Amino acid sequence: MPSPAIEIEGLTKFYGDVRGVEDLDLTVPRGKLFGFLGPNGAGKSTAIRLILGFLNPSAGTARVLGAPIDDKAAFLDVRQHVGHIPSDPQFYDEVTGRKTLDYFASLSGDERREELLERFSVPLDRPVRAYSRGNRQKLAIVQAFMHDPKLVVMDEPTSGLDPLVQQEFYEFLSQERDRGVSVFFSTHILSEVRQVCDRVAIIREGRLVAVEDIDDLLDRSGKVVTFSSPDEISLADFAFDETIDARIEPDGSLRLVISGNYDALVDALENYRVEDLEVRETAIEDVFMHFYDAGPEGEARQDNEGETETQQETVTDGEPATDTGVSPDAGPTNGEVRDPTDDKAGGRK
Ligand SMILES: Nc1ncnc2c1ncn2[C@@H]1O[C@H](COP(=O)(O)OP(=O)(O)OP(=O)(O)O)[C@@H](O)[C@H]1O
Repeated sequence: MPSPAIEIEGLTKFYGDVRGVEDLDLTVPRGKLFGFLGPNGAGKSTAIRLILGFLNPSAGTARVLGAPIDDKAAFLDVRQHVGHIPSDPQFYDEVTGRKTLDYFASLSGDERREELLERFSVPLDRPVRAYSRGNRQKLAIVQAFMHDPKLVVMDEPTSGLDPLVQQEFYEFLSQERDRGVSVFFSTHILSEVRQVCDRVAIIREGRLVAVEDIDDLLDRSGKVVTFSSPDEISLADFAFDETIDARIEPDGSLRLVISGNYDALVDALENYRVEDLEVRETAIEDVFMHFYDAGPEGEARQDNEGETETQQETVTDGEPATDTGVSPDAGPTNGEVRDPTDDKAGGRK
């Protein structure tokens, strides 16, 4: 039985005093589309950069396709089978798209280059400097998949793509999954997770708060009932065991999130004249906001972000927080794994 695509154990990263991620435990199975969801500053990029060996953990470890990230030789070997799209892909501006891909082909291969370019076309003979944000992202997609990797790790891969290309990319990802490719990607687009992912991990303030199959998450999250009446609605009448959330809206209507059976609801409704009644599936946004909002969050989040601004300028923890400029022929140095597309990893501009 092959090892999981990614196994993370107690993975922790502090940037000085600032928590990047703390004590992450996560298994990403093979052949799944796995979403990594969290608000800004939650730790998604940090986790991804740790998994790919661009950052050294403060504690804990991870294995990628069975190779421990701290076993540099084994890890470098396995990286040949991994595709990566960083959060802000950087390429040499003066080099054409074609030459950029030639360079990546020389590192890991490009047996699927043509097929991918047909799907995600870019102006190959123009220098990357002249690329739109979307074309840059498409180039990153082609380079990440063209060597037919077994695992692809992506940091917000759809940013900059127009809605049509986004849909094309979702379809492509599903097809990749169906051919056995493992995909792990971060996002903060809630609908994207619902549309594309089999399973999701939700991270908040550096810690995992949920790891669940999307279908289970939705099942557990119940249905939304909205109900209006000419009578005054009392919340107390709708405090059932099955009630997840209930509130009176400004227009006097009731909004109820309920899971399980509806018997108690039907009984309660008998005491009211019904003006309007609607039952619908919980929007994925509501499901996720539940995880985002749990706890005394607003303040903590702001503090974290505030800290970050100051820290980011000063704390580098011995790792390149800014671009160091890597030439096209520069391979990994000092045994450190680098990805030339990752600006934060010392990639090229
Ligand atoms: N090089 C760095 N130096 C100091 N702090 C950092 C550094 N990189 C990230 N952080 C901090 O670590 C925390 C997690 O950041 P990270 O970029 O991993 O979050 P994210 O979930 O990817 O956010 P976003 O969705 O905004 O990209 C934040 O508080 C961030 O400011």
